[in-house]
Amino acid sequence: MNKAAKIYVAGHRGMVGSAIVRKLKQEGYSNLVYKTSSELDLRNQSAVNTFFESEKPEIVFLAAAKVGGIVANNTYRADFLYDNLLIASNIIKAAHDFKSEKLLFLGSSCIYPKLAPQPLKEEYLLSGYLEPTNEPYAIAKIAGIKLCEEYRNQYNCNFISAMPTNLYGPNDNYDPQNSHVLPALIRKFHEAKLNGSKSVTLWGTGSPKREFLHVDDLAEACLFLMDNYNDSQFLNVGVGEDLSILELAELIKDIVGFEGEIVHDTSKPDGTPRKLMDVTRINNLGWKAKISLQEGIKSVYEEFTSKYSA
Ligand SMILES: NC(=O)C1=CN([C@@H]2O[C@H](COP(=O)(O)OP(=O)(O)OC[C@H]3O[C@@H](n4cnc5c(N)ncnc54)[C@H](OP(=O)(O)O)[C@@H]3O)[C@@H](O)[C@H]2O)C=CC1
Ligand SMILES: C[C@H]1O[C@H](OP(=O)(O)OP(=O)(O)OC[C@H]2O[C@@H](n3cnc4c(=O)[nH]c(N)nc43)[C@H](O)[C@@H]2O)[C@@H](O)[C@@H](O)C1=O
Repeated sequence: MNKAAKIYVAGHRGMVGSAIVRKLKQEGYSNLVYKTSSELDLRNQSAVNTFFESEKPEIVFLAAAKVGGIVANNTYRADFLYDNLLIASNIIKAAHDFKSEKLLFLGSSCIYPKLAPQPLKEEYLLSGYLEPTNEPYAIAKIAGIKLCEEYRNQYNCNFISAMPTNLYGPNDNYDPQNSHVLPALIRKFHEAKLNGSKSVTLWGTGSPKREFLHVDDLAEACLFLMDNYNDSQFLNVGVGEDLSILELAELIKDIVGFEGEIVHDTSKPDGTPRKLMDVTRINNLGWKAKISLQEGIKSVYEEFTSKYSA
């Protein structure tokens, strides 16, 4: 990327978008444009077109989406499908119509079949049934990948896609119902410690395995791909190591310093049994995650406590 390029970060207030903005600023990019969802509703094609027509961004990071954990995905099923289809379609189409030079679309590891072999290789896309709890979101993300591929095939657009594993970091969502597991557990253990509770309840059995990538590592990967990757094949972005939800809970319990026990609420869904990313392709290109899970959780826990009010 040229340091003077006009760069649009869609979703700049979110966890991923804000990490991309931090990284761009650190690297000396200053011609950045962004809008909040109340200033520009990305589900509205004509508003998106007006924005692209006036700003003409050369580079687009597409990090806006309706996002949430397993229960949010399973509850707001229509919104996760509709909003994410429209956001991806409107921005990708406008980037073509108003001649952006390059666009990076962000999907998610939930695009893979529920029972795909592990680790998940990029070629396993569309080789089996999806996990039901997040099928609507996954279908919208698969549509985004295909839009990037087909705008490249038909119109020669330089649109690329990256599939991050489960993420965590600054500006995460700590809502007790709608968040992902890692921020949810930080909050649960912290509140249990403050309240002197005897136990913390994990959703599901604790046996599903997940991989966690710090969002600053993801932001570095996004800039790396913008600079170095121009291919229609989407790429996995992860660490290539996972742990069970119970192991994650034990780790967070230790970092927070909670001394009670962990109990299970098996009325809540487990979701996909495992979704370990095969990161061979992106590692071979020259990018690798750097932040360990232990140090990453310690730093987000510090951020969480500095802002926490009951
Ligand atoms: N979090 C995770 O674990 C993972 C995330 N991803 C992907 O990374 C991307 C970013 O996720 P993340 O940062 O966690 O999500 P966040 O919820 O933190 O941020 C999403 C952003 O999207 C914007 N947005 C949502 N709806 C609209 C809309 N209708 N119009 C305009 N803007 C909108 C919001 O803007 P505003 O704040 O202005 O309302 C918000 O800042 C998504 O594509 C997601 O699928 C992929 C894998 C894992
Ligand atoms: C990133 C990814 O995120 C979503 O998929 P997910 O990985 O299944 O999401 P999750 O982080 O919410 O849960 C992971 C595991 O953890 C268990 N779990 C225990 N206790 C809590 C708990 O307190 N909260 C939550 N949320 N989960 C808990 C939970 O039961 C599950 O077994 C997708 O819908 C989709 O959005 C997507 O792409």
